[in-house]
Amino acid sequence: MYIVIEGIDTAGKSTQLDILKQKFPQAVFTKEPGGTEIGLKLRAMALNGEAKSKVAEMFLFLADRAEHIEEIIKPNKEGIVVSDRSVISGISYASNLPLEVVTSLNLIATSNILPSHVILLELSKDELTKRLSGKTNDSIESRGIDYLIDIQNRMKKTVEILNLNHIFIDASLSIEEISKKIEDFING
Ligand SMILES: Nc1ncnc2c1ncn2[C@@H]1O[C@H](COP(=O)(O)OP(=O)(O)OP(=O)(O)O)[C@@H](O)[C@H]1O
Ligand SMILES: Cc1cn([C@H]2C[C@H](O)[C@@H](COP(=O)(O)O)O2)c(=O)[nH]c1=O
Repeated sequence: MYIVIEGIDTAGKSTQLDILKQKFPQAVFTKEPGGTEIGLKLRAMALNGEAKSKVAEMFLFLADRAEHIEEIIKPNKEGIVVSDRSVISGISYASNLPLEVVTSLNLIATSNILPSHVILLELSKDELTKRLSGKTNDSIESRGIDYLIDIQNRMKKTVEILNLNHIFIDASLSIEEISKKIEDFING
């Protein structure tokens, strides 16, 4: 089982992952970018805003993804592996390029391995504005509310185009309500 939790910045992914860690102690928990040793270096490069080219930035995330699939997902997917972000973020955040082009590149990076379960936490514009104002924003978050809402729309489209088994959850529900929905989805 390859479960991914997705959503734009501040959607509540880490909050729900902390709860899942208690509920599924036998699972392997991982993340993109930065789930491997090389990935930590690629994450730092991608998020410090140093790359002038959006294409260069996308290739940093793709390199992280390829290594993550090889080192973490392939060896663990017969058990339960839960990842904070995935190919869905990869396709959606690279919004300077057409969806079909970025999808092809991402499928090369993942060796065509796709998640078996996608949990997408969906934020309203108002709730996103409130949550982003409560934290220091990194180079990607600083691109603003409209950029992130557009990414969220691309995420939903990507899940549908790839025909992935999924649940979309209103991220403004209570932490407990969201957690119950996630548990029910995983348990089928
Ligand atoms: N259901 C919820 N209702 C209200 N606030 C929430 C809820 N879930 C999380 N939060 C709050 O929203 C903020 C962002 O949550 P969290 O760090 O879990 O998001 P994230 O998706 O992991 O963010 P990022 O992608 O930026 O790392 C935190 O302050 C958290 O306490
Ligand atoms: C996988 C991936 C991520 N991003 C962006 C999304 C976030 O702004 C950061 C990661 O930060 P987090 O605290 O770990 O959520 O990177 C991206 O632009 N492209 C990607 O492929």
